[in-house]
Amino acid sequence: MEIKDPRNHFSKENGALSGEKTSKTIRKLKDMKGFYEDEEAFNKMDPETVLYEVEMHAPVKAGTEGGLFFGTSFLNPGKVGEEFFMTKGHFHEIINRAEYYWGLEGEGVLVFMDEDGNASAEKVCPGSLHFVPGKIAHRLVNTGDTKLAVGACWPADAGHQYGPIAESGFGVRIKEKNGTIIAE
Ligand SMILES: O=P(O)(O)OC[C@H]1O[C@](O)(CO)[C@@H](O)[C@@H]1O
Ligand SMILES: [Fe+2]
Repeated sequence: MEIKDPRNHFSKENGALSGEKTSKTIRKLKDMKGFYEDEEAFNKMDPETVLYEVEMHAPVKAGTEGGLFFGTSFLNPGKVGEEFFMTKGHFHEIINRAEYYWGLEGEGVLVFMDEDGNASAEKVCPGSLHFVPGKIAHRLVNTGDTKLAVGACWPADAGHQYGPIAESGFGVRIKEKNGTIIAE
C-alpha cells in the first residue's frame, strides 16, 4: 500500500491552512454594525477594516451528521472605542453541538454565554485549550497588539445561529480601560 503525502497542511506556528477543501471567510467592520457599544467610534472607522478571517477545512458537506470541520480564526488587533476586535459570536444551529478552541498565537479572551445570558470568559494564549460545551454561545476577542490565531474543531452539522447574539449580545464586553483589560 502506498503511504501518500498529506493533502492538507496546518502550520504549527500560526495555524495557516493549505490544501484541498479549504476556504476562507473574511469579516469586516461593516459586517458588524450594531455589535459594538460605541456607535460613534464605529462610524468614524473605515468600514472595510478587516476584523478577522477564518480559514476552514471542510472534508465533508455542511450538515453531515458525525462529520467534523477544522478552522483557524485570525483576529487583527484593534478596538472600536474601548472595545477590542471580536468575532460575531454564535450559538450552534443544532444547539447541543460542542466545539474545541485552542490558542495558537497572540493573546485573547474566549467569551461564553448560556441560554439564560450568564456569561463567563477564559484567557486565550498559545497552547491554551478550551472546551465549548453544547448550548453555550462563544465569541473570540483579540486583547493583544498582535494577530490572534485560534484553532477550532466542531461538528459539521453544528451550523451557526447569529440572531440571538445580534439581538442581545453576550451580556459582557471586553474592553481596555486605563491600560487594563476588563470584562463589563
Ligand atoms: O462565526 P463567527 O462567530 O464569526 O466566528 C468565527 C468562526 O469561529 C469558528 O467558531 C471556529 O473557527 C467558526 O465556526 C466561526 O465561523
Ligand atoms: Fe462554533
